[in-house]
Amino acid sequence: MPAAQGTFPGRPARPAEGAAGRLSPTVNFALRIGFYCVLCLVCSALAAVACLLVNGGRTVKNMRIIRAVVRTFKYFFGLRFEVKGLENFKVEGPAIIVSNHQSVLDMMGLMEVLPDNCVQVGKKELMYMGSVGLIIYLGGVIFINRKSTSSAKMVMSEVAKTMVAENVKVWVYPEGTRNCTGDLLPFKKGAFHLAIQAQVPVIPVVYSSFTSFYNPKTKLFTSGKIKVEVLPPIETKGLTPDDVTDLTDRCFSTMRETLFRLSGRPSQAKDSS
Ligand SMILES: CCCCCCCCCCCCCCCC(=O)SCCNC(=O)CCNC(=O)[C@H](O)C(C)(C)COP(=O)(O)OP(=O)(O)OC[C@H]1O[C@@H](n2cnc3c(N)ncnc32)[C@H](O)[C@@H]1OP(=O)(O)O
Ligand SMILES: CCCCCCCC/C=C\CCCCCCCC(=O)OC[C@@H](O)COP(=O)(O)O
Repeated sequence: MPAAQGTFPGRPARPAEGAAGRLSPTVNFALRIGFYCVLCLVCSALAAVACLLVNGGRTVKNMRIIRAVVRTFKYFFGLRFEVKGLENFKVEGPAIIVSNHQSVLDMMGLMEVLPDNCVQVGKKELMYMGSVGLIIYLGGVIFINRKSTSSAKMVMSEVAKTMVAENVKVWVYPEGTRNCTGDLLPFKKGAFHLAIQAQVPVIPVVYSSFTSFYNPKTKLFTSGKIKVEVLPPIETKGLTPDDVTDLTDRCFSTMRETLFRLSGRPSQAKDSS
C-alpha cells in the first residue's frame, strides 16, 4: 500500500490527487494509526498461531517470528531505516540494551535491529491488548508494574539471574514511557541496576527524532527516514550499586548527543531543554 499523504494547511489539493490527498491531516493521521493498529492486531493473531505451532508456547525463540513479520510493516508506511553499528551487538553473552522510545511505531525500529535471544521489558498493561498482548506474552516480554517500584525491582532482580543463566539480552526503554519531543526524558534507573546486578554490558541504541514525519500533536504522519545507531557496549564488570547513577548519566549523555547528531539538531540546542 502506498504511503497515504495528507493535505497540509497552506497547500491546496491538486486535481490529480486522489481521495487520500484531500484528507485533512487529522483524518489522515487517524487512518494511518488505525491501519497500524489493525495490522498489529491481525498479524499478532496470525503470528501467535505460528509461534504456538513452531515453538509450542512462551519462549524468546518466538521473537524471530515476530521480528520477521514486523519487518514488513515499514513498507506499508513508507518508512526507511538507515542502520549503523550492528557489530556492537556481537558481545559474548547477555547484555542490557537501552534505547529511546518515541511512539508505538517504535516496534518497527525495534524489530529492524533486534538481535537473537533478546526480550523487552514492557508495562503490564500491554498484556490486555488482545492478540497484541498475546504475541507479546508469547515472545517472552518481561512485564513490570510501573506504579509499584518494589514489585518492578523484584521482577528486575529475578531477570538479572535468569538472563545470565539463559544467555538472554534484555531491551529496556529507560525513559519508561513514550516521548516524541525530539529530546530524551530523564532516565529511570532500572536498566542500570539490572546491568550492574548481572555484571553485563549496556549497549545503547539511538533512533533519530521522528518529529519531521510523525507528530501526534500536529497530526503529522508521512513517510520518512529513521537513522539508527547501535553504540559500543559500556562495560559494568566490577561496578557496584554505588555506580548506578554515574552509569545512568553516562548513557544518558552519550545517547542524547547521538540523538541530536542523528536528528541534525544544532549542538547549541543541547542545553536549551
Ligand atoms: C506480529 C505483530 C506484533 C506487534 C508488536 C509486537 C511487539 C513485540 C515487542 C514488544 C515490546 C514491548 C515494549 C514495551 C515498552 C514499554 O512498555 S516502556 C514502559 C515500561 N518499561 C519501563 O518502565 C522500563 C524503565 N523503567 C525503569 O527501569 C524503572 O526504574 C522501574 C524499574 C520501572 C521503577 O520505576 P520508578 O520507581 O518510577 O523508577 P526510578 O525513579 O528509576 O527508581 C526509584 C528508585 O528505585 C531504585 N531502583 C530502580 N530499579 C531498581 C532495581 N532494579 N534495583 C534496586 N533499586 C532500583 C532507583 O535507584 C531509585 O532510587 P534512588 O536512586 O532515587 O534512590
Ligand atoms: C480486546 C482488547 C483490544 C485492545 C485493542 C488495542 C489496539 C492496539 C493495537 C495495536 C497497537 C500496537 C502496539 C504495539 C506495541 C506497542 C508497545 C508500546 O509502545 O507501548 C507503549 C509503552 O511502551 C509506553 O506506554 P506509555 O507511553 O507510558 O503509555
